Amino acid sequence: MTTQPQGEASRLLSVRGLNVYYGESHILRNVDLSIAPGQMACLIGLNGVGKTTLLKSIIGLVPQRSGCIELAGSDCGGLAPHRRARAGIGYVPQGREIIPQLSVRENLLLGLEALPGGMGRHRHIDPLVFELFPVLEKFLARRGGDLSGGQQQQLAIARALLGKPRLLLLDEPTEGIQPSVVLDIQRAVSRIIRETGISVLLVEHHASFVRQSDCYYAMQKGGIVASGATADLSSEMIQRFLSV
Ligand SMILES: Nc1ncnc2c1ncn2[C@@H]1O[C@H](COP(=O)(O)OP(=O)(O)OP(=O)(O)O)[C@@H](O)[C@H]1O
Repeated sequence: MTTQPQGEASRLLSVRGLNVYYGESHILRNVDLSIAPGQMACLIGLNGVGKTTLLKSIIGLVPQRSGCIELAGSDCGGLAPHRRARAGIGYVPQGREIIPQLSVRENLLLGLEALPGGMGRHRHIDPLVFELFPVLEKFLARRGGDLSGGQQQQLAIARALLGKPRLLLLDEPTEGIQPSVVLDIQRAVSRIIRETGISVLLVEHHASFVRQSDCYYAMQKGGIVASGATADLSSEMIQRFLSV
């Protein structure tokens, strides 16, 4: 564990000089990115530029070749994914990864594994997730695999929240989901940030959801090529970096 240099102490997540390879393919190139507590950052870029790889590197599913990933000033780059989850990083993967044979309730309980002591010590489902996503309470006994895509996405976000993360990584949460549920998810993410104060790093193709973020990072060919306040993100930039 190392401590961040002065001036970066207010950052919840700080990624510096990150390089990641798949075999000999250089995928992430000197990526720098940071997120303040309670802030929502959005990662935009066309298909295949490395957005998912960056989220997987932050949670530890893909090893880094060089660079630094710090959560609240502590270097977590050498930790296994489950240790990063316990350190406060929640991850909602692209495709949701709900366990289809388990019930909604059992899928939710899996999220408690990220708390100290894990599921052995914790069995309580925070009612906030049912306030955010009422459909989950209604379908608690239903098999995860029998939910619609939008309901599975809500379940995946709720499961990650039950681990009480300080940082939530969301990889294309509205992909392939009907428009009414897209709005439900957008509203829920706003409320999560407002009520829990956690930070969010979102990969997203819906411009309206991108507009909800405080700041953006635009990726091209594995590198960050532009960043700033989302309020300053022009329609031309949206056109260039979102496949809309
Ligand atoms: N397991 C893997 N092995 C080898 N190459 C991979 C692997 N996963 C992804 N890649 C390659 O790494 C590059 C970045 O992929 P990544 O999925 O991170 O992009 P992305 O920006 O998230 O794209 P999308 O928007 O389509 O999800 C792509 O060229 C992809 O083909």
